[in-house]
Amino acid sequence: MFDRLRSYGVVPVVAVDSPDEGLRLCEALIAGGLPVAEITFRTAAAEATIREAAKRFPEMILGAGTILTAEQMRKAVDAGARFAVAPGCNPTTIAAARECAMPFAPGVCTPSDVERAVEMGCSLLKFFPAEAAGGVAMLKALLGPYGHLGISFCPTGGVTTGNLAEYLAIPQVAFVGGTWVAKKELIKAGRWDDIAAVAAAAVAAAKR
Ligand SMILES: O=C[C@H](O)COP(=O)(O)O
Ligand SMILES: CC(=O)C(=O)O
Repeated sequence: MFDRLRSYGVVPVVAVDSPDEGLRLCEALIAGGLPVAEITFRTAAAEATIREAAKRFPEMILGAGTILTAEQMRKAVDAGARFAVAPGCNPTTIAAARECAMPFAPGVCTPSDVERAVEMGCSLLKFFPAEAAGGVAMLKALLGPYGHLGISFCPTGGVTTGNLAEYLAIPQVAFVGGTWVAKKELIKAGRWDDIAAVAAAAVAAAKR
């Protein structure tokens, strides 16, 4: 699963207020050549949106984001999410992902986070909040002691079309994520063509 995300290089992170909004957004992302979305459990609509979108767009790779509890992990699996991510490194959600056989990237931003995640068997780690935590320089510093462990990272937080190539140039970066592809203002204004254009630009910038 994560290999397919690596081939796109970019995962749009989205919060939607209704399944209808989520379906329109998925159409826009598909039109932009980026059939990938991380639907965050920051809104009550996440579970239903993943369920509906998985049925309507089987070609899309739909994941669940902001997974903070074991219950959310189970709901994400049940709704048809094919991967899950979280902002933090939480033993409870890591164990829940293992029980459900859900590909899961917990969030890390310190050496201790990395060691805890690796000890719990995780091999793809979300580097969050990437830019605020020191960006490419911080990630390279973390790769000093941990680069030989066979782990990969997905930087998220402050990533844009303008800086994503710097992250993707690091071999251990599988893909980047962020909300910039589908900004809330554009979603609320129904500017689906504009979102498709941002997605297309992101895909083009992520080619490697
Ligand atoms: O998971 C997501 C973060 O909220 C993304 O951060 P961003 O809004 O800087 O892209
Ligand atoms: C930040 C992040 O990865 C999430 O909300 O899942």
